[in-house]
Amino acid sequence: MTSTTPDPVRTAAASARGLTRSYGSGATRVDALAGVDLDITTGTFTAVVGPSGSGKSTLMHCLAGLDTPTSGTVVVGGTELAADGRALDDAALTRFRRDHVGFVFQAFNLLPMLTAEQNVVLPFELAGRRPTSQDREWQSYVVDVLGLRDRMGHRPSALSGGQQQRVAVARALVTRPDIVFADEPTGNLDSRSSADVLGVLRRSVDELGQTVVMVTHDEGAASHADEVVVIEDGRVADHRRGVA
Ligand SMILES: Nc1ncnc2c1ncn2[C@@H]1O[C@H](COP(=O)(O)OP(=O)(O)OP(=O)(O)O)[C@@H](O)[C@H]1O
Repeated sequence: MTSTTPDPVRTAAASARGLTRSYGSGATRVDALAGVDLDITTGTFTAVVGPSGSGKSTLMHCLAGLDTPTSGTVVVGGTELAADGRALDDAALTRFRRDHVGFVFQAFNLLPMLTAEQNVVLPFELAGRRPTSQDREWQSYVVDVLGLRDRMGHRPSALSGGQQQRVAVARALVTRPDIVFADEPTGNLDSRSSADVLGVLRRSVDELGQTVVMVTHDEGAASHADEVVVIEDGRVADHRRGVA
Protein backbone atom coordinates (compact mmCIF):
# COMPACT_ATOMS: atom_id res chain seq x y z
CA MET A 1 0.00 0.00 0.00
CA THR A 2 1.31 3.45 -0.82
CA SER A 3 1.48 5.97 1.96
CA THR A 4 -0.39 9.23 1.48
CA THR A 5 1.84 11.09 3.92
CA PRO A 6 3.99 13.52 1.91
CA ASP A 7 7.72 12.89 2.14
CA PRO A 8 9.10 15.91 4.04
CA VAL A 9 12.36 15.82 2.10
CA ARG A 10 10.41 16.22 -1.16
CA THR A 11 7.93 18.83 0.02
CA ALA A 12 10.27 21.04 2.06
CA ALA A 13 11.99 23.96 0.33
CA ALA A 14 15.31 22.57 1.59
CA SER A 15 16.24 19.46 3.56
CA ALA A 16 19.31 17.97 5.14
CA ARG A 17 19.74 14.42 6.40
CA GLY A 18 22.81 13.24 8.30
CA LEU A 19 24.71 16.26 7.02
CA THR A 20 28.37 16.46 8.01
CA ARG A 21 31.14 18.82 6.91
CA SER A 22 34.67 18.45 8.17
CA TYR A 23 37.62 20.67 7.36
CA GLY A 24 41.24 19.53 7.49
CA SER A 25 42.43 16.12 8.68
CA GLY A 26 44.21 14.43 11.57
CA ALA A 27 44.84 16.53 14.66
CA THR A 28 43.67 19.75 12.95
CA ARG A 29 40.36 18.33 11.73
CA VAL A 30 37.28 20.44 12.54
CA ASP A 31 33.82 18.89 12.34
CA ALA A 32 31.88 22.03 11.46
CA LEU A 33 28.68 20.01 10.92
CA ALA A 34 28.31 16.77 12.87
CA GLY A 35 25.04 15.28 11.60
CA VAL A 36 22.31 17.80 10.79
CA ASP A 37 18.73 16.74 10.05
CA LEU A 38 16.57 19.68 9.04
CA ASP A 39 13.55 20.56 6.93
CA ILE A 40 12.95 24.17 5.91
CA THR A 41 9.21 24.61 5.41
CA THR A 42 8.19 26.15 2.09
CA GLY A 43 6.88 29.72 2.41
CA THR A 44 8.32 30.41 5.86
CA PHE A 45 10.93 32.73 7.30
CA THR A 46 13.49 30.69 9.28
CA ALA A 47 16.21 32.19 11.48
CA VAL A 48 19.35 30.14 12.16
CA VAL A 49 20.99 31.13 15.45
CA GLY A 50 23.72 29.76 17.71
CA PRO A 51 27.11 30.55 19.20
CA SER A 52 30.01 31.76 17.08
CA GLY A 53 31.71 28.81 15.37
CA SER A 54 28.73 26.48 15.86
CA GLY A 55 28.39 25.82 12.11
CA LYS A 56 25.62 28.21 11.00
CA SER A 57 27.40 29.55 7.91
CA THR A 58 28.68 26.10 6.97
CA LEU A 59 25.12 24.77 7.15
CA MET A 60 23.83 27.58 4.98
CA HIS A 61 26.62 27.15 2.43
CA CYS A 62 25.91 23.41 2.18
CA LEU A 63 22.17 24.02 1.76
CA ALA A 64 22.81 26.71 -0.85
CA GLY A 65 25.18 24.61 -2.95
CA LEU A 66 28.13 26.89 -2.15
CA ASP A 67 29.95 24.15 -0.24
CA THR A 68 29.95 20.36 -0.62
CA PRO A 69 29.16 18.27 2.46
CA THR A 70 31.50 15.51 3.62
CA SER A 71 28.52 13.16 3.95
CA GLY A 72 24.75 13.26 4.10
CA THR A 73 21.96 14.39 1.83
CA VAL A 74 20.91 17.88 0.74
CA VAL A 75 17.73 18.38 -1.29
CA VAL A 76 16.68 21.86 -2.40
CA GLY A 77 13.50 22.52 -4.37
CA GLY A 78 13.29 18.78 -5.15
CA THR A 79 16.86 18.59 -6.53
CA GLU A 80 19.44 16.42 -4.80
CA LEU A 81 22.58 18.53 -4.43
CA ALA A 82 24.40 15.86 -2.45
CA ALA A 83 23.62 12.26 -1.47
CA ASP A 84 25.59 9.21 -0.36
CA GLY A 85 28.95 10.95 -0.66
CA ARG A 86 28.23 12.11 -4.22
CA ALA A 87 27.44 15.69 -5.13
CA LEU A 88 26.57 17.66 -8.24
CA ASP A 89 29.70 18.87 -10.01
CA ASP A 90 30.72 22.55 -9.91
CA ALA A 91 29.12 23.44 -13.23
CA ALA A 92 25.82 21.82 -12.26
CA LEU A 93 25.91 23.53 -8.85
CA THR A 94 26.56 26.90 -10.47
CA ARG A 95 23.58 26.39 -12.79
CA PHE A 96 21.46 25.22 -9.89
CA ARG A 97 22.30 28.27 -7.77
CA ARG A 98 21.67 30.63 -10.67
CA ASP A 99 18.23 29.16 -11.39
CA HIS A 100 16.94 28.22 -7.93
CA VAL A 101 18.68 30.11 -5.14
CA GLY A 102 18.85 33.77 -4.05
CA PHE A 103 21.53 35.17 -1.74
CA VAL A 104 21.74 38.20 0.50
CA PHE A 105 25.14 38.84 2.08
CA GLN A 106 26.17 40.95 5.05
CA ALA A 107 28.29 43.17 2.76
CA PHE A 108 25.43 43.81 0.25
CA ASN A 109 27.72 42.82 -2.69
CA LEU A 110 26.16 45.30 -5.12
CA LEU A 111 28.19 46.35 -8.18
CA PRO A 112 29.15 50.01 -7.60
CA MET A 113 29.16 51.11 -11.27
CA LEU A 114 25.62 49.88 -11.89
CA THR A 115 22.40 51.58 -10.88
CA ALA A 116 20.08 49.89 -8.39
CA GLU A 117 17.93 48.78 -11.32
CA GLN A 118 20.88 47.30 -13.20
CA ASN A 119 21.93 45.48 -10.06
CA VAL A 120 18.44 44.07 -9.60
CA VAL A 121 18.27 42.64 -13.15
CA LEU A 122 21.80 41.21 -13.00
CA PRO A 123 20.58 37.63 -12.39
CA PHE A 124 18.87 37.69 -15.80
CA GLU A 125 22.07 38.87 -17.47
CA LEU A 126 24.07 36.16 -15.71
CA ALA A 127 21.56 33.58 -16.91
CA GLY A 128 21.93 35.00 -20.44
CA ARG A 129 18.23 35.57 -20.88
CA ARG A 130 16.04 38.56 -21.47
CA PRO A 131 13.37 39.09 -18.82
CA THR A 132 9.93 38.13 -20.15
CA SER A 133 6.96 40.46 -19.66
CA GLN A 134 5.96 38.26 -16.69
CA ASP A 135 9.46 38.71 -15.23
CA ARG A 136 9.13 42.47 -15.63
CA GLU A 137 5.76 42.50 -13.92
CA TRP A 138 7.18 40.50 -11.01
CA GLN A 139 10.23 42.76 -10.81
CA SER A 140 8.02 45.81 -10.68
CA TYR A 141 5.92 44.24 -7.92
CA VAL A 142 9.03 43.31 -5.91
CA VAL A 143 10.44 46.82 -6.27
CA ASP A 144 7.16 48.28 -5.01
CA VAL A 145 6.84 45.86 -2.11
CA LEU A 146 10.41 46.69 -1.07
CA GLY A 147 9.72 50.44 -1.32
CA LEU A 148 12.48 51.02 -3.88
CA ARG A 149 10.56 52.59 -6.74
CA ASP A 150 12.16 56.05 -6.48
CA ARG A 151 15.69 54.75 -5.82
CA MET A 152 16.13 52.57 -8.90
CA GLY A 153 18.08 55.11 -10.97
CA HIS A 154 20.72 55.64 -8.24
CA ARG A 155 24.10 53.97 -7.86
CA PRO A 156 24.72 52.16 -4.56
CA SER A 157 26.97 55.00 -3.29
CA ALA A 158 23.92 57.30 -3.34
CA LEU A 159 21.86 54.89 -1.22
CA SER A 160 21.83 54.32 2.54
CA GLY A 161 23.01 50.95 3.88
CA GLY A 162 19.43 49.88 4.45
CA GLN A 163 18.45 50.87 0.92
CA GLN A 164 21.46 49.02 -0.51
CA GLN A 165 20.45 45.90 1.36
CA ARG A 166 16.88 46.24 0.10
CA VAL A 167 18.28 46.37 -3.45
CA ALA A 168 20.25 43.20 -2.66
CA VAL A 169 17.02 41.58 -1.44
CA ALA A 170 15.23 42.64 -4.65
CA ARG A 171 18.09 41.13 -6.69
CA ALA A 172 17.75 37.88 -4.72
CA LEU A 173 13.98 37.75 -5.34
CA VAL A 174 13.80 38.82 -8.98
CA THR A 175 14.13 35.34 -10.49
CA ARG A 176 11.63 33.85 -7.99
CA PRO A 177 14.12 31.38 -6.52
CA ASP A 178 12.97 28.32 -4.59
CA ILE A 179 14.73 29.71 -1.55
CA VAL A 180 16.58 32.83 -0.41
CA PHE A 181 19.54 32.54 1.96
CA ALA A 182 20.62 35.58 3.94
CA ASP A 183 23.88 35.44 5.92
CA GLU A 184 23.84 38.10 8.67
CA PRO A 185 21.94 40.50 6.36
CA THR A 186 21.65 43.13 9.10
CA GLY A 187 25.21 42.73 10.42
CA ASN A 188 26.38 46.01 8.86
CA LEU A 189 23.27 48.05 9.53
CA ASP A 190 22.12 50.38 12.30
CA SER A 191 19.03 49.35 14.21
CA ARG A 192 16.64 51.37 12.08
CA SER A 193 17.95 50.03 8.77
CA SER A 194 18.00 46.53 10.28
CA ALA A 195 14.33 46.77 11.14
CA ASP A 196 13.69 48.00 7.62
CA VAL A 197 15.47 45.07 5.96
CA LEU A 198 13.91 42.51 8.33
CA GLY A 199 10.50 43.97 7.53
CA VAL A 200 11.24 43.56 3.85
CA LEU A 201 12.33 39.93 4.26
CA ARG A 202 9.14 39.34 6.28
CA ARG A 203 7.02 40.87 3.50
CA SER A 204 8.79 38.79 0.86
CA VAL A 205 7.48 35.74 2.75
CA ASP A 206 4.02 37.11 3.56
CA GLU A 207 3.26 38.91 0.29
CA LEU A 208 5.47 37.21 -2.28
CA GLY A 209 5.32 33.65 -0.90
CA GLN A 210 9.11 33.36 -0.65
CA THR A 211 11.01 30.91 1.53
CA VAL A 212 13.75 32.74 3.45
CA VAL A 213 16.51 31.32 5.66
CA MET A 214 18.56 33.86 7.61
CA VAL A 215 21.63 33.37 9.78
CA THR A 216 21.76 35.95 12.54
CA HIS A 217 23.46 36.71 15.84
CA ASP A 218 20.74 39.13 16.74
CA GLU A 219 17.91 37.92 19.00
CA GLY A 220 15.79 40.84 17.79
CA ALA A 221 16.28 39.78 14.17
CA ALA A 222 15.29 36.20 15.00
CA SER A 223 12.03 37.47 16.48
CA HIS A 224 10.83 38.33 12.94
CA ALA A 225 11.01 34.66 11.94
CA ASP A 226 8.31 31.96 11.82
CA GLU A 227 10.78 29.27 12.87
CA VAL A 228 14.05 29.41 14.78
CA VAL A 229 16.74 26.75 14.32
CA VAL A 230 19.40 26.69 17.03
CA ILE A 231 22.77 25.23 15.99
CA GLU A 232 25.24 24.08 18.64
CA ASP A 233 28.44 22.13 18.02
CA GLY A 234 27.46 21.38 14.43
CA ARG A 235 24.05 19.94 15.30
CA VAL A 236 20.46 21.17 15.51
CA ALA A 237 19.99 21.76 19.26
CA ASP A 238 16.46 23.13 18.89
CA HIS A 239 13.94 23.87 16.12
CA ARG A 240 10.98 25.86 17.35
CA ARG A 241 8.28 28.14 16.12
CA GLY A 242 9.27 31.80 16.43
CA VAL A 243 7.21 34.60 17.83
CA ALA A 244 6.40 36.30 14.49
N1 LIG B 1 37.10 26.79 5.22
C1 LIG B 1 37.30 26.38 6.48
N2 LIG B 1 38.44 25.76 6.85
C2 LIG B 1 38.65 25.33 8.09
N3 LIG B 1 37.75 25.47 9.11
C3 LIG B 1 36.59 26.09 8.82
C4 LIG B 1 36.30 26.58 7.50
N4 LIG B 1 35.07 27.15 7.53
C5 LIG B 1 34.61 27.03 8.79
N5 LIG B 1 35.51 26.39 9.57
C6 LIG B 1 35.35 26.05 10.98
O1 LIG B 1 34.12 25.38 11.14
C7 LIG B 1 33.46 25.78 12.35
C8 LIG B 1 32.09 26.36 12.02
O2 LIG B 1 32.27 27.58 11.31
P1 LIG B 1 31.04 28.46 10.80
O3 LIG B 1 31.60 29.63 10.08
O4 LIG B 1 30.08 27.60 10.08
O5 LIG B 1 30.37 28.91 12.18
P2 LIG B 1 29.30 30.06 12.45
O6 LIG B 1 28.34 29.48 13.44
O7 LIG B 1 28.75 30.56 11.17
O8 LIG B 1 30.21 31.16 13.15
P3 LIG B 1 30.02 32.75 13.25
O9 LIG B 1 28.73 32.95 14.00
O10 LIG B 1 31.21 33.20 14.04
O11 LIG B 1 29.99 33.29 11.85
C9 LIG B 1 34.40 26.78 13.03
O12 LIG B 1 35.19 26.08 13.96
C10 LIG B 1 35.26 27.28 11.87
O13 LIG B 1 36.52 27.71 12.33
